[in-house]
Amino acid sequence: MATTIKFTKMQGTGNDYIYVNTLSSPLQDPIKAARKWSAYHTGIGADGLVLIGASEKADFSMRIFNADGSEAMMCGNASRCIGKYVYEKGLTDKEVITLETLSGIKILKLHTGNGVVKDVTVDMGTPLLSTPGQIATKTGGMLAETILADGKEYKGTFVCMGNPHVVIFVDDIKEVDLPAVGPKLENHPLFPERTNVEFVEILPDQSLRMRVWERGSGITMACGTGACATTVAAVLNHKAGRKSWVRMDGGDLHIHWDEKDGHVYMTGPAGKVFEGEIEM
Ligand SMILES: N[C@H](CCC[C@H](N)C(=O)O)C(=O)O
Repeated sequence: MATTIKFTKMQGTGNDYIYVNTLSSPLQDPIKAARKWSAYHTGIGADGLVLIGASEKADFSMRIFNADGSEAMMCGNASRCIGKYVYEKGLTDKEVITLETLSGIKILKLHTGNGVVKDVTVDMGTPLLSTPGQIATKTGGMLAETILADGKEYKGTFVCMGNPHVVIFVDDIKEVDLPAVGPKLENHPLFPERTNVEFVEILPDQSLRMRVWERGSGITMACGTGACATTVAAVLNHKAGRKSWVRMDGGDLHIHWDEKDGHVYMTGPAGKVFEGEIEM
């Protein structure tokens, strides 16, 4: 017997996910749904699936599944979209809400006007660092200063924002063949749990132009945790300050790695695309 599931398609700087409110539409097999619904020609089309749920420790909970069905620990762009969803659906009237994720509880500050959430600031917590030569924790992977992939050498900085990122600075981002090199780095033996991959060019105005190959989803228009990792790596490599604009294909995010509390704060928009129903 097929079940009809209500969903909302939302995007944060172009990073688009299918959102299901499991409080009203429980979903039995999110891995199968993520794979089936993320497909652009036979499904809804998205970078993955996000489940909004209840929590005993926070106001709401989030689970995120990439387009290949793998579950990630955290999603920056989706956390902003959830803030917009729960406020505008009347599930809360609070403008500071807590969100339970697999990488801990995140605090969201909703910037509202006339009952609509325009921007959201998320406290993304403290990054887990491995600068070149150190042991990367979480994944247990070792980040060598230079990563050899496809016969080329890449100098990467590993930053974990709840999920793993390797950040590579280049002189000209237009020269990066992301479809070719992205999957090779995502699946490199250095990263036993695979990794998200960010290439970054420092622009003349000191903003950070970033393109991303996401673990489990491929090229996306933007990555919130990736933008945080990019800013942290830029500070570690003395290439930018602690407050940066990260400019991605789908839009810009403001990232602040606070020296006082060590937390990374991400501010940016969230948008609803459409609502629909689909049979599972
Ligand atoms: N797009 C998300 C990150 C998804 C991470 C996922 N690709 C993984 O870590 O496996 C973001 O805005 O932070």
